[in-house]
Formats: sequence, structure tokens, C-alpha cells
Amino acid sequence: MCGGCRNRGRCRLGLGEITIIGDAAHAPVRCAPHFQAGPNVAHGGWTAAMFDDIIGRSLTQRGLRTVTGNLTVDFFNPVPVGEAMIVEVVTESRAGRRWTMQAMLRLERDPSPLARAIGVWVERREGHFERHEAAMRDYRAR
Ligand SMILES: CCCCC/C=C\C/C=C\C/C=C\C/C=C\CCCC(=O)SCCNC(=O)CCNC(=O)[C@H](O)C(C)(C)COP(=O)(O)OP(=O)(O)OC[C@H]1O[C@@H](n2cnc3c(N)ncnc32)[C@H](O)[C@@H]1OP(=O)(O)O
Repeated sequence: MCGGCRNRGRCRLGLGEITIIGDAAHAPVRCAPHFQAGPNVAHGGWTAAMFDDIIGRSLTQRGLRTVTGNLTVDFFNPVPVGEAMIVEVVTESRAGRRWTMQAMLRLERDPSPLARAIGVWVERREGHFERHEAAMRDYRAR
């Protein structure tokens, strides 16, 4: 679970446990009603956040310490609210600290993709978050 929900013990985005199979992964997801945009349709930001979280956590579960460098989402069809869906993640390539990842979202019982994400995750250098904290302390002291 990400830092925002860990203490609550419940993923507010509605994302399930990730299963890792080699360099791929999959997870059950369900868009919570409070992310509704159009009638019974998920907000596009939910779809992007869901992909970001699932891909990022799948890399964490594989023992990689990464941050999202970029993320592009293609929306093929409306994403329903409250419906059981599956996200499937694959590793496209790796170059140094850069991991190019792709993921698809689909209904649980239908193989057609509703949305696709492609993005680059960059392995963090030691002290990544500490450097950020220090930079923010300097900024606030200005
Ligand atoms: C949502 C996921 C939750 C996952 C939580 C999981 C489990 C929780 C358990 C424990 C919790 C503990 C810790 C939690 C840890 C992480 C979770 C949070 C993840 C995030 O919080 S995510 C937030 C959004 N994310 C950012 O906040 C990134 C902001 N950014 C930067 O911090 C820097 O920008 C950085 C680090 C990306 C690079 O900086 P840097 O100085 O280390 O490295 P440098 O610039 O030299 O780049 C090295 C190579 O990456 C290439 N590269 C650089 N930037 C790129 C880009 N944008 N796109 C494509 N490629 C890029 C270069 O081209 C070069 O490639 P090459 O080596 O081939 O030349």
C-alpha cells in the first residue's frame, strides 16, 4: 500500500494484492464510487493513479527502489465504477536505472483493454527522499 493509505489499512483507490510472475505482474482492481466522473464512469485521474500505483508497487515487490519518471495513459473505452477488473503489467525493457513498463486494464471476464499505460520508472539513488526533505527545509527557510 502507498504511504497515503498504509496507516488506514485500506487502499482508497480500490486496488488489490499484486501477484508477481517473473518480470510481469497482475492485480485485481475496482474503481471506488468516489472516483466517479461521468455516470458510473471512472475519472481518468483514477485510471492514471491506479496504473502508477500498481506498476510502482510491482517494482517494489520485485525488490527495485524506483520513482515514476513518466507515465502516458491511453483511454480506449469508459472504465466502469464498482466493477471487478484486472491490471496486467509487463516489463518492456531496462536500460541502466531506467525501466520501461507497460500495463493494461480490462474487465475481469473480458480480454479487451479499457486502458493502457506506458511509462519509465527510474531506480532511486541512495538518499533520494532525504535530499528532497533537505531541499524543502532550505526552501521553507527562505
Ligand atoms: C505510487 C507507488 C507506491 C509504491 C509504494 C510501495 C511500497 C511501499 C513500501 C515502502 C515505502 C517506502 C518507500 C516508498 C518508495 C517509493 C514510493 C513512491 C514513489 C514515488 O514517489 S513516484 C512520485 C513521482 N515521481 C517523482 O517524484 C520523481 C521525481 N524525479 C526525480 O526525483 C528525479 O528526476 C529522478 C530520480 C527520476 C532522476 O534523477 P536522478 O538525479 O536520480 O537521475 P538522473 O537525472 O541522472 O537520471 C537517471 C536516468 O533516468 C533517466 N530519467 C530521469 N528522469 C526521467 C524521466 N522523467 N523520464 C524518463 N527517464 C528519466 C535519465 O535520462 C537517466 O538515464 P540514463 O542513465 O540512461 O542516462
